[in-house]
Amino acid sequence: TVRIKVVNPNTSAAMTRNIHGAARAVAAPGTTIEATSPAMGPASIESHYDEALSVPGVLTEIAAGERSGVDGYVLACFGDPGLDAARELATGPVVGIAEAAMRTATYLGRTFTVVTTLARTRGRAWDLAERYGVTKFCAGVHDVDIPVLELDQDPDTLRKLTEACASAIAADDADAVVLGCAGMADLCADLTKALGVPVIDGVRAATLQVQSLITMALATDKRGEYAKPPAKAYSGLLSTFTSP
Ligand SMILES: O=C(O)C[C@H]1NC(=O)NC1=O
Repeated sequence: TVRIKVVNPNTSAAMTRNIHGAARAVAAPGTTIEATSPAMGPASIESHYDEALSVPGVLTEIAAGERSGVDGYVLACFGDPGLDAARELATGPVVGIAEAAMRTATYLGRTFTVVTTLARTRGRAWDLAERYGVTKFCAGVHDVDIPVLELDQDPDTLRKLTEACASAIAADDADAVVLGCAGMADLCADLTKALGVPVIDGVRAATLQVQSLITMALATDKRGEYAKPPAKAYSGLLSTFTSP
């Protein structure tokens, strides 16, 4: 059986359930989907500070997955936190939802637009588009101005997000819209119906990307940059970390 571990880098169980549902919905029937949150970390990730503090927990989850024989990983936060470090620890493929969603959008049209949660996280999305070499496809990055943990609290979230996506598509004349938060995963179908353009949820895109890499027997290359980290001591709060 193929085992994919989907890591929600924040510690909010409701989001992990939302994320698990999206991954489970698209994974192959014979694939096991395990969705987890770290025990330590931010309740949500809405700043560089939150993102930095989420990485030790992400790496704890990856290390646990390696010990239990997980075949591949999804990082289910739009900042793709700890992606490169996770690839150093992992034997199998590691795919972040931002990378997967952006790359998926490039198959569907000339340009895509991104709609994220808070305006302050827009720069990060641009940084990731640059990192992934898709800046020329990214026509714009917008926000819905809803905090991450209010997405499933605010009764007007679907209306606000539909409006934000519609205006982003119009402003950018974009062919597709990328959802800039894992917490939007359960709204993808409704948004697709309302908008009439391709709406990409990175949780589904990343899960299927990991599934296909495993199906092709492709895994992270361990000879160079993503080789296991060199042995050394880690002290203080990090003393539970060992060199893998
Ligand atoms: O960066 C964002 O706004 C979204 C990002 N934060 C989070 O806790 N999960 C996410 O996908």
